[in-house]
Amino acid sequence: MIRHACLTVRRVLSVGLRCFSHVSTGEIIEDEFEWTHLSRQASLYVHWPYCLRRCSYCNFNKYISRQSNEHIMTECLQKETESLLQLSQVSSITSVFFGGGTPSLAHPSTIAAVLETVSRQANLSDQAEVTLEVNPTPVGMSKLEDYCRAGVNRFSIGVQSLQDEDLKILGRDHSSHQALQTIEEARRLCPGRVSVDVMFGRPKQSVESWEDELSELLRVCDDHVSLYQLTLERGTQLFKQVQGGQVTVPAEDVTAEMYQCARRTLDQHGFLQYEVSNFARHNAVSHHNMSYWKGRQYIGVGPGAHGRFVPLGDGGVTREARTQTLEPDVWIREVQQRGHGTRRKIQLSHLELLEEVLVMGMRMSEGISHKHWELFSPQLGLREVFGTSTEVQELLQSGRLILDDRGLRCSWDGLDLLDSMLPALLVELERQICQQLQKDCHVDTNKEDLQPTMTGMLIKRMASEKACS
Ligand SMILES: C[S@@+](CC[C@H](N)C(=O)[O-])C[C@H]1O[C@@H](n2cnc3c(N)ncnc32)[C@H](O)[C@@H]1O
Ligand SMILES: C[S@@+](CC[C@H](N)C(=O)[O-])C[C@H]1O[C@@H](n2cnc3c(N)ncnc32)[C@H](O)[C@@H]1O
Ligand code: SF4
Repeated sequence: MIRHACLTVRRVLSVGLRCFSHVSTGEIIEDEFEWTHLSRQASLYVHWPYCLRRCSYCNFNKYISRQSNEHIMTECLQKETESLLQLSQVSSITSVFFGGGTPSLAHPSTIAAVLETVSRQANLSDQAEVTLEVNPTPVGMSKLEDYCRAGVNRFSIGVQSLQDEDLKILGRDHSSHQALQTIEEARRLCPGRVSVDVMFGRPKQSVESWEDELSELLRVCDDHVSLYQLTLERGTQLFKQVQGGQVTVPAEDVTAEMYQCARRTLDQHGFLQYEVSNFARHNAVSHHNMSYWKGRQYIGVGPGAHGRFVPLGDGGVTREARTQTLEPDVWIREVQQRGHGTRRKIQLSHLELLEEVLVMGMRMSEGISHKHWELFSPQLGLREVFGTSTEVQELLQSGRLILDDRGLRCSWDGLDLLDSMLPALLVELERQICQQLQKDCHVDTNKEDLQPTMTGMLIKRMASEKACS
């Protein structure tokens, strides 16, 4: 059985670049390439690292705080936002996403303070999407209205399951009833802009119970659904329980069936699958996440946040992959001392950038258009890169992959198998780029010397960063 695409969904991360325009209606359109103007735009991710407790399956960057340090956290988030905005060449922020951890533990005034800082430093349109992730607890729900007053206009609610027994096994801090109430309240406040996260492949789950649960969710949810296959993350309690035989999770062919069943059900309810894990109706796609998948620039603020942007001072051309310090207390000290807590920055080579554009772009149902690819690779078009490889030809003939006048994308069946197709695509990309490099430099290097050592590096880098998808 080929590995399910959803498995890597959360592992494979985002790019960010300068090649699109954002119109004031909030609609994002691919526009004529206007390098200078577009390099001045980015989305902003803000990480709130604290949770009330540890869910049994989660290995995101989160900490259980014993005492409140919200005042200092707020100051540092503001400071780092200011520093990174200054360092980037960005004058316009097109979307903001407060993720975590549990950002709904933050006081609404903290959210307001960060948004005010953004507005002071850059243009943040009233129409820009501002999302906050919410754990559906009574406390979280009671603050929704104040979050809206602070500037939030989209909620992403971590429902995970509608089965109380399963919520207990997962270690969640809410009941299914509380989740339903939170969805209702969020929809009242932000109609059409509420998303729910739900996980499948959970312990003891069957395809039938998953079908019923999803149908129940679809009766109450708004216009956006994110479906994540539960990943057993090393080091988590659930991982140990499964290893020890105390808990069993559905086999891979069962989770593959759950995914297909969910895709069909969502389709019947008018939801368009626009990405491996994401479904929207009435065009309620997540603009923030789209900016990751489209390879636009983004700035990451807060412990463990990552970003992709071109910093000032290196000639203004090379995009960096940046990761902030993970541990909140250390991050706070660094921000206090030098204005930001960037722990790691790597300049992305042209090949690395294209690899990210490929891996992220293929996650979207629309795939990568010729025009989109050309923005990043003006010299080598999609057909030139992928049109001649035998392996890629086989994927095209199998009907899982499509390369036509629109561009390169997965078919309906192929999207489920994206993980298994990516290695062939990456190898071909690397081969073609290396050949191009040889031609450009007139270097008579043995082709074998240039074989794909990069794929391993890309997978390593991306696996160390996790974002939604
Ligand atoms: C990191 S959480 C942060 C938001 C919030 N604290 C919550 O739990 O809803 C974001 C999403 O990641 C997904 N997630 C976390 N751990 C996962 C895992 N091991 N497998 C699949 N999805 C996971 C969950 O669906 C969750 O809604
Ligand atoms: C798993 S996704 C779920 C998003 C939700 N489905 C939606 O569309 O609104 C969100 C999580 O990914 C992680 N994430 C997203 N962007 C990130 C970034 N730039 N840096 C670090 N973590 C990020 C955070 O843990 C965040 O809680
Ligand atoms: S899933 Fe969400 S609430 Fe649970 S530990 Fe992870 S970040 Fe915290």
